[in-house]
Amino acid sequence: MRKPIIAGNWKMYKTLSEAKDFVEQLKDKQVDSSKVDAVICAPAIFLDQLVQATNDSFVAVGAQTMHEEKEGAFTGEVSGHQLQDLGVSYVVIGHSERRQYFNETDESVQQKVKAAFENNLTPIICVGETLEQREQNETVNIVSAQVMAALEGLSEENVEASVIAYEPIWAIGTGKTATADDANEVCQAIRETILDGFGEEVANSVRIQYGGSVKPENIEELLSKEHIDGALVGGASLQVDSFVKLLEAGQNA
Ligand SMILES: O=C[C@H](O)COP(=O)(O)O
Repeated sequence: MRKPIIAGNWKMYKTLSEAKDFVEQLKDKQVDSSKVDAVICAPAIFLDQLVQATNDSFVAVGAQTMHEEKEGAFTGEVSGHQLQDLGVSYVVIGHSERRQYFNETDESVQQKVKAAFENNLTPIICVGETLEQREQNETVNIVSAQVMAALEGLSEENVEASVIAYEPIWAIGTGKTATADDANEVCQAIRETILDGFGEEVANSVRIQYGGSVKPENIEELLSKEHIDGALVGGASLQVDSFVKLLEAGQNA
């Protein structure tokens, strides 16, 4: 059985004091880390202090992106090597906002995923289709191609350790959620793509999240589906109470 993974993506929200306050409140909650993996993907400027603040707790810390090179003249960027040095465990790669606003491509996603593993970071690899692509029945083709591009050249062991986040772009921050059945169908297609490329054992082990307007009211149904192993959550991860409800749903799934 795959352990659910609930990751909050804070995007460009919170000040440092708000972030620390959130973590202090969260640490007091009863969450069983043997039943659910809890991750907070915070703005890069907080990562150092959040790693310290979450030390010895059930919460792991993730970054929201990284550069594929170890170091260099890349103004404003942060490398996997630097994230590892801070004690960060996860990194979101290829979020649709990065693809849309920062020109990330399947090729750069592939390089970043490879670099993440070279630095002992677990990538949360985001894939998803636009509304137009969905209306043209292109969802499975688009998403499968994104998955294969991101995983190309990885060892079976690394593919198995990857987390894939299926996030239909039209559902992000809009309040529109894919139905649990639709989301499950695409997650199943992702698993079948991985099965074709890397075999049954890998496909059965890799964890696939759904993301896009996930909240306490809809997470249980999403997690009840066979191929959905967790959630990548934006808005509903910003308040302690709702994030804890999401973690509890993961714990009980
Ligand atoms: O990374 C998270 C996703 O973009 C979903 O964001 P949302 O839960 O606010 O729709």
